Formats: sequence, structure tokens, C-alpha cells
Amino acid sequence: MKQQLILSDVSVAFATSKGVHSVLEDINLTIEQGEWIAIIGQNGSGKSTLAKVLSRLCPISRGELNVIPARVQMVFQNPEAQIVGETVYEDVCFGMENAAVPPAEMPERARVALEKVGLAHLIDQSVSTLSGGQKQLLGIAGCLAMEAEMIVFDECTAMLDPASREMVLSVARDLQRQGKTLIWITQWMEELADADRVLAFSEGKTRFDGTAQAFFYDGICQSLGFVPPYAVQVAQHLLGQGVALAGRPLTASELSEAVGALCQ
Ligand SMILES: Nc1ncnc2c1ncn2[C@@H]1O[C@H](COP(=O)(O)OP(=O)(O)OP(=O)(O)O)[C@@H](O)[C@H]1O
Repeated sequence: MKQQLILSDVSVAFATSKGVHSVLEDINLTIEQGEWIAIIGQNGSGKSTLAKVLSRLCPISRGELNVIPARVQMVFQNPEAQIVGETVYEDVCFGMENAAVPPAEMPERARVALEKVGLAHLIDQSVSTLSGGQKQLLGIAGCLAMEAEMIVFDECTAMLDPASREMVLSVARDLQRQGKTLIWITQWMEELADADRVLAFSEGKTRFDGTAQAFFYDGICQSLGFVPPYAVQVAQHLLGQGVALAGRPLTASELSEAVGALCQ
């Protein structure tokens, strides 16, 4: 069956000492199987709350959330915060143990999940020996062992160096090729290039829902206070100078192709 996640007029509010604090307001969103959706917003705009709503870790105050069927898992920002096992194997089995997966199934599910993220060779290693990027991959393996169809990544590259970020992104690209649905919350504008669709939030409301190209080249990015990636800035500068660049490049390699095409 095709997976789908539908939010209809979803609002989330928290009771605080100063009264009711509205965090998400009337969010309408349909996510189809296999989509890679990037979610961006300034600090406090409600991204993590939305991530938790999608993963059903946060109750909604109003509206409706339908997940058909319902295998959503989440990877968090801080690699340390989601590691619970002492060894890679123990950690990848943690979710399965909580979900009462038959013990006989666990070794194979753990092995396959670790293989998909490139950590199978470290299966018996202590988690304390893993890098931050490897810990995030282990978090992803835990989601795969739970047979997640949809994975919500809540700024999972925020604490990683560029090489580790690329390692995690590359695994995410593989997962999308295998049909997984990815919800990718990020503050890194460069990471929007991988997404099929960008959702921008501010003050708990959806301000934009469309392609990364439209986000960067139709003036949305700057109007919401974000700075486009360097490749987009250069392309915009060239377009402003009247250079007839083909397409709307998002990455350095797309920009170099577009410039190369001018010289042919
Ligand atoms: N349990 C809660 N009780 C009260 N207020 C909350 C609760 N959880 C979140 N908030 C508030 O909701 C707002 C949005 O928080 P959220 O963590 O979703 O934002 P965010 O966009 O993910 O921010 P950041 O980028 O800093 O992680 C913030 O003002 C936060 O203080």
C-alpha cells in the first residue's frame, strides 16, 4: 500500500505560566511516499515540534493527522542523545526490543540495517569509539531495523563536520532511492538541493511549499531572512549582470555546468 502522511488544519499549543503558547497554526500538508521534504525555519519557528508531530511524539491540540500506514521513525540532532546501547549491535536492537520483535529476527534485521548505512563491519564495536557522523548513521540504522517507511531527521547534521554531513547525506540519498520518505529538517541552505520539496516555516505557519529552485530564485529565501548557498549567490549575481544562465543552479557543480554551457 502507498504510504501517505496527511496533516489537516493541525495546530499545537502548550500551556505555559504566561498562558497558552501557540507553536504550530493550521498546518495543512500531504507527504507522499518516496518524497524528500526539507523543512526550514529560524530558531523557535516550530520545526522540531512539527518533527515530533509527524513522528507522533507530540500530541496535536487541533486538527487531524493521518498516517497510512504508520511506520515513522526519527533521528535527532544530538548524536549522543539517541545512543542507548553499549555496542553497535545492542544499540541497533534497542527499538526492536521495545517493540517486542521476536528475538530470533533481531540479528538479521540488525545486520541488514547496519549494512545499509555502512556500519556492518563495526557491529561488535563499543559505541564510544564511533564518530559523531557514525553515531547518526547508527541512529538511522535503528530506524531501518524498525522497518521505518518514513524517517524524520531533526537537524541531524547540525553538529557534524562537513565530511560527516556528506556521509549522512549520502546514506539519505540511498534511502530515498530505495523508496523511503525523508523529512529533512535543517538550517543548512546547501542541504535543500537534495530535496524534492522545501517547506519554510515562521512563527508556526507555513510560508512556502515548493521546489528549492523556486525558494532561492523567486525571492522567498531572502524575504524569510535566510542566506542562499554561495553557488546560488554567484548565479544570482551573474543573472543580475545579464548573463543568460540556463536553469537555476543550486550547487557548485550545477553552477559550473551552467557556466560551461555558455562557453560552448
Ligand atoms: N513542551 C513545550 N512547552 C512549551 N513551549 C514549548 C514546548 N516545546 C516547544 N515549545 C516552544 O515552541 C516554540 C517552537 O519550538 P521548536 O523546538 O519546535 O522550534 P524549532 O524551530 O525547532 O527551533 P530550533 O531551531 O531552535 O530547534 C519555541 O518557542 C519553544 O520554546
